[in-house]
Amino acid sequence: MSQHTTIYLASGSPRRQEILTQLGVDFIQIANHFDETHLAGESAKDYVERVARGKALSAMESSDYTESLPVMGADTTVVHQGQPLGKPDDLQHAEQLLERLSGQTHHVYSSVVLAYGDQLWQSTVETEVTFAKLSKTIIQNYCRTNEPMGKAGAYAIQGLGGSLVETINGSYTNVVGLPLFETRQLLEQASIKHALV
Ligand SMILES: Cc1cn([C@H]2C[C@H](O)[C@@H](COP(=O)(O)OP(=O)(O)OP(=O)(O)O)O2)c(=O)[nH]c1=O
Repeated sequence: MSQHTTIYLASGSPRRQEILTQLGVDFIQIANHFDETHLAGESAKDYVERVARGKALSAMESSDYTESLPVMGADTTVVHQGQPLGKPDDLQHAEQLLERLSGQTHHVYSSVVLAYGDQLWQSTVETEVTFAKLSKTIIQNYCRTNEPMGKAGAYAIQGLGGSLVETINGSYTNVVGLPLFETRQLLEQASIKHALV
């Protein structure tokens, strides 16, 4: 693969954009409209990997893909007792998700994909997160900030949600949505080295 200074980022997530900026990678944001419905019987790992691939590949087929550049897509899901917990539908759902995570250990999976031509590189990372026991008042006050909306598992570790977390084991940026170390490795594997600082 020849070298490129710029990639497409098939993500509307501001967190992913920030992490990619942190890596010194130039990118053009491109929309993805991939259906993120979880398939019955699909493992959490298979799910994030399929959706991350789908986001990158569907963006590649869209009319916004006008330059022949690599496309990055990513997906994050929170998994509790084997069940993927996606983004909350509304504040009531956010409260239910946080009640479920209260005092419990869960896992966060993020998968990142780089696609170019018929080549595809993919890395999936798992982080263990343990929540403090949360009172109903803490959950309600947190949900009132609106921060849980748009976040897998209804919390943002990079925001006020970080104060709900007792311990984490593994990559922090993986929880935020794009594992910094593994994304750098992926870019290196794909020989886009000169786009890195
Ligand atoms: C657990 C957790 C998730 N999140 C976010 C990361 C992701 O943006 C989101 C999970 O949803 P995703 O479907 O992975 O991503 P997205 O819909 O926000 O963006 P796009 O598909 O356009 O790339 O949850 C945090 O910001 N902080 C956290 O602590």
